[in-house]
Amino acid sequence: MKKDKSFRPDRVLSYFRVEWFPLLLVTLSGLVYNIGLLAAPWFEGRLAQCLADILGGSETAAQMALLVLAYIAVTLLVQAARFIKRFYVRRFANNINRRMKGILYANLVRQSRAALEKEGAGELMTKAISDVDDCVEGMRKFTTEVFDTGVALAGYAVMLLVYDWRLAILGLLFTPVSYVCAAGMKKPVQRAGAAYKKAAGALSSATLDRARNAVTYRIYGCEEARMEKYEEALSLYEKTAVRNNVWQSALPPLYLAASEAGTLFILWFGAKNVLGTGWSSWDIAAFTTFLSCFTKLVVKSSKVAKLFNAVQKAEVSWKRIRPLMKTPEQLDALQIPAAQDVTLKELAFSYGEEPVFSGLSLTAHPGDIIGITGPVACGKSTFGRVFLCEAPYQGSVCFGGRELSTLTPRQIAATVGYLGHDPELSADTVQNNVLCGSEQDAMPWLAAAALKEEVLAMEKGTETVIGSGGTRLSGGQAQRLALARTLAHPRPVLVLDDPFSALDRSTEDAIFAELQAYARDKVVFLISHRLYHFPQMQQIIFMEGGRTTVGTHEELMAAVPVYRQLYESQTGLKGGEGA
Ligand SMILES: Nc1ncnc2c1ncn2[C@@H]1O[C@H](COP(=O)(O)OP(=O)(O)OP(=O)(O)O)[C@@H](O)[C@H]1O
Repeated sequence: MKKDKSFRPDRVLSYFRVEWFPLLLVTLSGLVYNIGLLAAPWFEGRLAQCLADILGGSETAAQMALLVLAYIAVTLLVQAARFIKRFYVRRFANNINRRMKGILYANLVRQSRAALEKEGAGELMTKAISDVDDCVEGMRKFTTEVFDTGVALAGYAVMLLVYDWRLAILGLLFTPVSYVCAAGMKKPVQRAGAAYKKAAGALSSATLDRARNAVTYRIYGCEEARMEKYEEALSLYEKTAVRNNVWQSALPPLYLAASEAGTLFILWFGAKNVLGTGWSSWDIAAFTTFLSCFTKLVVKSSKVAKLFNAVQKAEVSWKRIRPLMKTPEQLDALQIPAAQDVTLKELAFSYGEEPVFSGLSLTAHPGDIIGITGPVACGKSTFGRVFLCEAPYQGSVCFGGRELSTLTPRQIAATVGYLGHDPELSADTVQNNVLCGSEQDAMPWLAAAALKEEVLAMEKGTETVIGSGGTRLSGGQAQRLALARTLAHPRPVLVLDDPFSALDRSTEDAIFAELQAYARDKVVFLISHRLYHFPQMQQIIFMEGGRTTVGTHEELMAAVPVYRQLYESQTGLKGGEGA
């Protein structure tokens, strides 16, 4: 995609402007095609007249053959122009589709995790695929009809006016009426389209949910309940789709019928013209040409009514995607800062009224590993996500002298390495999952995550494809692969949320030893339910009931009975034995 500073992704006209070249060719070939179309009624009239003359004995078959040959030659030329026009209209539509999808995807993937989750996968997919397609289809139709049908309509109208201007005006009175009707129906058509899109998004979400969790729903016997939910989404989809289709397809034939009412005048007054008692004096050729021209004009003009529908549909989709159509932020190369102290002061976080935790203060130096533990749902993961700054926190988190929340998303990405519960693996090779496209050697990072031997045993080593979301891997392998990816992209602050939950003790020991070496120039926050290695950490944060206690392992063993009990029950050691 070429860069163009004046291009505005949120303006439809901008897309037309950048595609000026295919549009120019569409216009030129459209002009030739549509002016050429006028030849058809003219030739039809001449042929009818020639036949009458042959029967009357004033013309020969040779004259008819000449006319037919000329008709075929003109038709070939017109069809060649039509081919060029169609080719460039398709090209114009494809270029815009690619450009729009590029912009939409770039902005979609840079939305915050919370915004993406709120919208849901089904809605996102509907926007990213079908809404863009509908917008482009509307633009394609508009281009074809305005640059193409508009010219033909004008040509036919001029021809009718030349033959008999009074009859032309009378016959054409009905066409604007059908346009006014189409414009008047805009609101209900758009409403039906918007409802259909919403239902399509909900159905996609329900389908994804059922496919993703099919086994769980079967095992726990909730298939029936899910089925009902799915059926609800399906019925709503069907209902809105039918309603939308009715609005979309029932109206154009009505517009056509309204326009065709003018034929009655042409038959009546046209016959008078031929008989010499009308407004003009016509022969058979003039009558046939006029009628053929009028029919073609009406059919063409019904396409304009269809165009209203397509444009209205495109408007619905455009409204949905427009907030995402902005120039994607230009991403500079990541500037990874040097390690510095991390200072928390009176840190608190709340999703609603009540804080999940509060009053958390500590200073961590490069080389420190800080352990975070506590009972389930006490706020450990919430604490970890504070470093991503996706939602505002209270108090302060400083990296060196700078408040984390004042950094740009790009600066935060360069400062904080984060590994959450979900390994977020892609359906790609082991190599690409670790190094995300880089050609460097992935083995040192796989070794640091205690995964090297298992990868070497795979049929294609680091080139083994791990399946969608890592389905070919065990839970522990997936967890370690995600850890290898996090380690391969070093940052001065590292947040690891329960990275050992699916590992056995000896694997955990091996990884922790690697982590200690790795963390020499970093601050690591390690969230875990397993306390075996907590005596080797510089500080511990114990969270419970919204309160936080900070200290060394020994201090917490002395001061927090719950922590002491947890540690002793897991290790079988008493007091500070493990330290
Ligand atoms: N996005 C959210 N919106 C509202 N409440 C949330 C959200 N995420 C978590 N919570 C709530 O915050 C509390 C702490 O959740 P969190 O995931 O931080 O706990 P945790 O200590 O990591 O739990 P676990 O040990 O089970 O992993 C829980 O009560 C949870 O329901």
